[in-house]
Amino acid sequence: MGKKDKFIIQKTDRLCGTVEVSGSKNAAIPILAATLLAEGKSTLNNVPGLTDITVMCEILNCLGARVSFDGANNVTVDAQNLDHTVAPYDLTSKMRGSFLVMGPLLARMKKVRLSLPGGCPIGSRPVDLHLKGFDALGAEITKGFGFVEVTCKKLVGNKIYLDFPSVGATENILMAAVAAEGVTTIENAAAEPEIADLACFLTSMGADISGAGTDSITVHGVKTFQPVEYSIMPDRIEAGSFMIASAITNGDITINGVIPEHIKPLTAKLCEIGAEIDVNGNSLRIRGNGHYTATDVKTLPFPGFPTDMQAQMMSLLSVSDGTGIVTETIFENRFMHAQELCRMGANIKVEGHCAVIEGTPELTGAKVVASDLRAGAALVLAGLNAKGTTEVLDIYHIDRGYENLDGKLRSLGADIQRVSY
Ligand SMILES: CC(=O)N[C@H]1[C@@H](OP(=O)(O)OP(=O)(O)OC[C@H]2O[C@@H](n3ccc(=O)[nH]c3=O)[C@H](O)[C@@H]2O)O[C@H](CO)[C@@H](O)[C@@H]1O
Ligand SMILES: C=C(OP(=O)(O)O)C(=O)O
Repeated sequence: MGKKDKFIIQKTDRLCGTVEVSGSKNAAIPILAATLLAEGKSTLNNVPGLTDITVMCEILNCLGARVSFDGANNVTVDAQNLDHTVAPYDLTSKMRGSFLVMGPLLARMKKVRLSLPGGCPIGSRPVDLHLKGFDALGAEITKGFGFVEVTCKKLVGNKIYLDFPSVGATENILMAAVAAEGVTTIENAAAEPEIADLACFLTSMGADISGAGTDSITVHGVKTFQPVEYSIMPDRIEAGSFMIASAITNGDITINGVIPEHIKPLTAKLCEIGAEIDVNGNSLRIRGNGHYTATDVKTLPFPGFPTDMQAQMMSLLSVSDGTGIVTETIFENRFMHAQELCRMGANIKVEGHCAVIEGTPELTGAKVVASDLRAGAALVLAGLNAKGTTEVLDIYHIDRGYENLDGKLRSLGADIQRVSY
């Protein structure tokens, strides 16, 4: 995997077979951060092999933890001795999720200094709600020179209401609140499954949390945390991306390692437009029929339709019959894939938070650029449908969040090659 890799994709008529979902990137990142709470060695299983995970492990190493990845999806973090409270800009600037070390470091070291995350290709993404939460727990916040320093003598539980159910703010505040004196409530909390997985990990370490996975979380602070072994939940966005891969190629794919509750918003939409889906325990079979009726999609916090599936869904709507409207309510700039899809023959007009997609019978291959992780996935999916050859450049974005995407697609019959340029 290199910074200068691209995918070369030929049209695939029908993807068939079985694919295993990897562990969730968005659950693994906060859980890796949470290992910092316990003095000792925690082991995480089912950790996806992704560049974002490598960066997070490097950050933990810089803080004094000793991290080892066995190359088979198991990571050990020995956080016995932490000797730094500052994470280097070179690493934190690579990944927004790095800001999630703030909560556990504040809880354990009473002091943390991180670079303020800048904007990113999908939006401005401020961290004001994270900081408001720490402030409510009694921390002192100082900003300057591109950094934010958060310190406390001790953390004290409080009632926190989030103006928006931010996933990252809920996770960061939760990881500090578990060690605060007394009771913390987080109202209007994010209810994404990754938060429930983090809470489950924290609880196994000794934390006392109720309500995680709903919009109201209650935490009774505890003094100590023990290191544990824990298996990361499956990646619902990877599962969803393979569902679209099957639908867009008129395929027949069985996806193993799915938690059906987590992907309900997508399952509902795909059934509505004409895909056939059978759920059997943690396995899901999706059959495409080549004809989909366009629909409208609005991204919302869980259990609404996930913003992380919006771009991939747009690829499918591009080849559906009729007109669909996609409304993006979570990030203000998450339509960069639309122009690239148009270069492949899609008919999409973007106006503010809405994209109007008029279906076209077939896309055509082109050279396109992945502007971010899910935009990249959407272009790969479109490439599977497009006549001729599609080249997707800047696939380092895709490597942030999909483990061996090309290998998994090849195992289902896709003609996709990774080439360095
Ligand atoms: C590593 C990880 O888990 N990333 C996910 C996480 O990102 P992330 O945790 O960054 O997303 P948030 O839920 O925090 O962001 C949602 C919205 O809230 C805004 N906001 C957020 C925090 C804040 O302090 N102030 C503020 O205004 C953001 O700019 C954005 O418009 O949830 C997103 C929404 O489901 C997903 O797309 C990302 O894949
Ligand atoms: C936006 C995403 O991730 P991040 O928050 O790490 O940028 C994503 O996974 O689609």
